[in-house]
Amino acid sequence: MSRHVVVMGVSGSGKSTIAALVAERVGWTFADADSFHPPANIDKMRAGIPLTDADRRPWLLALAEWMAEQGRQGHSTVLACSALMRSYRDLLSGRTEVAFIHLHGPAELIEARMRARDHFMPPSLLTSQFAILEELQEDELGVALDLALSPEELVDAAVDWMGRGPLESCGPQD
Ligand SMILES: Nc1ncnc2c1ncn2[C@@H]1O[C@H](COP(=O)(O)OP(=O)(O)OP(=O)(O)O)[C@@H](O)[C@H]1O
Ligand SMILES: O=C(O)[C@H](O)[C@@H](O)[C@H](O)[C@H](O)CO
Repeated sequence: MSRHVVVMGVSGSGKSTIAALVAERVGWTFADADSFHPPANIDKMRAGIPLTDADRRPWLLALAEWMAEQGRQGHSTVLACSALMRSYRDLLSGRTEVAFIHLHGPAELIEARMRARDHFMPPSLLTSQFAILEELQEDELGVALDLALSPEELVDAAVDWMGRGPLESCGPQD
């Protein structure tokens, strides 16, 4: 059976970095949700304008369909996607079961990392990301990890969590 993990968090929290490393470690298919945004969404963010629910909805539905389609082909996936609100996560898990790994940490550290990289997402949008962020709730399948850890430590912790409980026996596809 295929399994699906979303590495979530605000912009600059390390989703793309950690999700790609986790996917490589377990041999699952990786995607970055940024590459599913229509150009209008990217233009908006580049201009420093936060996306709205209406901007995000078709994007989230396309991501849910991508995971379901990968699953139908027998592939497990690791997706880097902000998934900031509970309602967004519910859309993502509407087609297939999804587990969430939240990269969690202070705005100051994230902002410093954002300033040090070259990316369309301006650090000025970080406040709007934190404003709508909803932590994982008790009835959601997920875990929060401290993004201050090194990438290696985060990948170890993520894979360790994935190997326990509902995602056990994660590993390369047969
Ligand atoms: N654990 C870490 N320790 C130190 N630096 C990190 C860590 N994780 C990511 N970084 C660095 O922080 C920056 C932000 O990481 P990354 O681009 O992966 O975040 P993101 O959440 O995918 O951002 P966005 O959603 O805006 O695309 C990058 O320059 C990356 O190299
Ligand atoms: O929901 C959102 O506002 C978006 O997903 C953003 O978080 C960006 O796509 C990403 O974080 C920037 O690269």
